[in-house]
Amino acid sequence: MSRLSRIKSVRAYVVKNDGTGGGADYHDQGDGHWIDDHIATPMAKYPEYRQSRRSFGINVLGTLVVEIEAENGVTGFAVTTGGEPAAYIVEKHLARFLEGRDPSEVEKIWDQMYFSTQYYGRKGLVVNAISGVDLALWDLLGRLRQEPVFAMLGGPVRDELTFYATGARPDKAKELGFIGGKMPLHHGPAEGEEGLKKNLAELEAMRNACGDDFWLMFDCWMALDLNYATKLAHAAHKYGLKWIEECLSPDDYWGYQALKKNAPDGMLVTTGEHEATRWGFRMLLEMECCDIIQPDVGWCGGVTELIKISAMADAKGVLMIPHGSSVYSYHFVVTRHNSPFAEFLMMAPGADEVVPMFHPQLIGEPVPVNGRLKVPDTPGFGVELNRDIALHRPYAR
Ligand SMILES: C[C@H](O)[C@H](O)[C@@H](O)[C@@H](O)C(=O)O
Ligand SMILES: [Mg+2]
Repeated sequence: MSRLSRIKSVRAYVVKNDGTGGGADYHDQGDGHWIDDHIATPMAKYPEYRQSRRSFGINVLGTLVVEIEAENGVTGFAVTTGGEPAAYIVEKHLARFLEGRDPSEVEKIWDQMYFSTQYYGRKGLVVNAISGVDLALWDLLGRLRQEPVFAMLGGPVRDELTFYATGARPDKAKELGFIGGKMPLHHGPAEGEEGLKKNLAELEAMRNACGDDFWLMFDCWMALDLNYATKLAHAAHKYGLKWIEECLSPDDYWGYQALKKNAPDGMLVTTGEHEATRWGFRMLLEMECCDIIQPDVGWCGGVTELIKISAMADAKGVLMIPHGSSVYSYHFVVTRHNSPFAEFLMMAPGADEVVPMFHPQLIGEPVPVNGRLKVPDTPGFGVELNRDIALHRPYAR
């Protein structure tokens, strides 16, 4: 039993939707933002939901803020996607496995959070809530031990992180020093050959703008079927597409297994941001669904689960490049050999300048400069919660 101060209380907040948008539910943006401009999705087969992902509710959950206070007053926190329903799960169900406990018992606490909610959880919202609690717990541990999270994960294996950028302007990403640009796919199968030609025209234009060596990728956000994805991959090959991401439904392991076989030699197939736990990623790995897994540490189960997921991938020689999740992934990536680069999500409306990903929620959130970042050596995840934002605790106990 460690000598650390015990956990006194767990609190779950949401950020009142004051129109500023953004934060951990980063799809919650205003009109005119690239991230909500006619991006292909599984809902795009319905014309009324094709222009805006907000129209079908991509931002319906909002941000979840979890705070964990120790008896000595030291408080850790984290943000993720989950909003009020996740806050309910944290306060009404998960908190009982932390309050009064030793904060160093991350394994036992995770096990109890997961198996006590397995009958209604396992993936999605519930594992987002578990992830938020786990991240806040690792932040608290770092503050109590006065260590950055990366030091508790085995220490850095490289001096700095290098990033590719996700956004509608890979040409700007190249100017800003990133190693590559991941473009949102704008047209799905419902837009037929016309849409496919538009997708390829966008890729050709960016290849011409970025030159031959800059990484270009398509992010397909679960929007395609196997046939369309195969056609797109082969047609995009002549423009040097480095990887094709999340083409199919996260549950279609069989489709991904086929796509990885169908894809042209030299093109990578990636997925995983909407997958959860070691069991979900074991399926992706053992069925050989992809070349890179992309768990989101705020959605897959947190740091405690990502340790297991990453080790499985490492053993199979598969890269683990987390879905963009700011400091929560940076502290992990810097410690893993099979995570040689990281994702940075361009949250400026025009995808043309570097702004903090979870702005305005985190104070001190570091951003890449010239596509690189040295992870700050400060306790926990090294950021503070911006208490000027409109926080609300809907299920206060
Ligand atoms: C750009 C994509 O449509 C998503 O918005 C993005 O968040 C995610 O898929 C990513 O890989 O960053
Ligand atoms: Mg993606």
